[in-house]
Amino acid sequence: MKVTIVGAGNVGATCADVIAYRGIASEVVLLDIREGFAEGKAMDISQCATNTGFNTKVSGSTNDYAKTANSDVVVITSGIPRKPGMTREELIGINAGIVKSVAENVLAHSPNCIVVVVSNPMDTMTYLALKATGLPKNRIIGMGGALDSSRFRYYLSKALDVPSNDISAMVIGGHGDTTMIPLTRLASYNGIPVSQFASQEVLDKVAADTMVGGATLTGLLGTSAWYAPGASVAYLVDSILNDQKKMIACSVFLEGEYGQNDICIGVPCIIGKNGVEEIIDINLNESEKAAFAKSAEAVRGMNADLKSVLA
Ligand SMILES: NC(=O)c1ccc[n+]([C@@H]2O[C@H](COP(=O)([O-])OP(=O)(O)OC[C@H]3O[C@@H](n4cnc5c(N)ncnc54)[C@H](O)[C@@H]3O)[C@@H](O)[C@H]2O)c1
Ligand SMILES: O=C(O)C[C@H](O)C(=O)O
Repeated sequence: MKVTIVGAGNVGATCADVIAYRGIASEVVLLDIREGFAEGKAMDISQCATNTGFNTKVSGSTNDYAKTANSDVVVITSGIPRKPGMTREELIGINAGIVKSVAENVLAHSPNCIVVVVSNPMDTMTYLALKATGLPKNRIIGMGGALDSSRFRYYLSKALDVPSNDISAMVIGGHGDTTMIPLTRLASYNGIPVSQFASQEVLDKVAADTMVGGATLTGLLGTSAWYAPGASVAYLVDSILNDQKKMIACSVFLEGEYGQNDICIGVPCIIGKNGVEEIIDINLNESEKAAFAKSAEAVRGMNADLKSVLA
């Protein structure tokens, strides 16, 4: 199975590294516009093979899309990341043009691929990729919820002082500092509601920390995070390539689910070899429904800025 990752920067290269290390795909191609950069990252990752024991073939390409031909999955991480103090939404001006042209280029060489969009603002970039390419909705998946849910589990694990892997929890809604919806009511510690182990005040702080999880890391690192984002993309790609049918919160095109239409936003999905195999329309309570509607309104407002790019 072949995976192309466009953008060999922090997230793209980390994703390639995790995919190779875990043997998720037999071949990974990294592509970047920066001369020699993707080749260098691919060579460095490939030189881990003997010491970590993987057999995935990793290669790099400077903007030569012929090398990406016949990929099963294409991940788009190309574009600029935010700096401390910025929102993801501020990246739209530069990233929209990049994502549109990259999506068109990859599909010209891999017409049957499933596209995973990572570049920010991710929900709007996913919507743009879908509208610009006309791909069926099951083949365009925005990655954000997998990462936000892993951060939610991290903050819950800290609050409860238990391992992250014993926590089950999901974040839906937009992938933005104010649009994420950590579903605290449904979060559990080995099946037991987390409310049995922490006060509402503590759980509210966990949710708030989760929502600004990316901004916190950007403040600490001077650019946005990459280890957990790269691993989250690899987790999603694994479910596609190996038809695992995992339930993962992803930004996908809605047609009536959650009362929304004509929008890409994070909801629980079954992810398998056909990409989005099913959208799980869970029963939200009234306040969760209101939060989802508000989140969708914000994402829709951002999508309106795409008019000139899509014209
Ligand atoms: N959805 C998420 O959960 C999530 C998580 C982390 C980062 N991101 C986003 O992913 C993007 C990448 O982040 P990063 O930290 O890897 O940034 P980075 O700057 O390290 O890497 C981006 C790479 O894209 C390349 N690039 C730019 N234009 C290109 C083009 N037209 N074709 C090919 N390559 C091109 C750059 O040369 C660079 O190497 C950002 O927009 C960031 O906000 C999203
Ligand atoms: O925070 C960012 O800007 C990058 C990414 O969306 C993240 O959540 O880490």
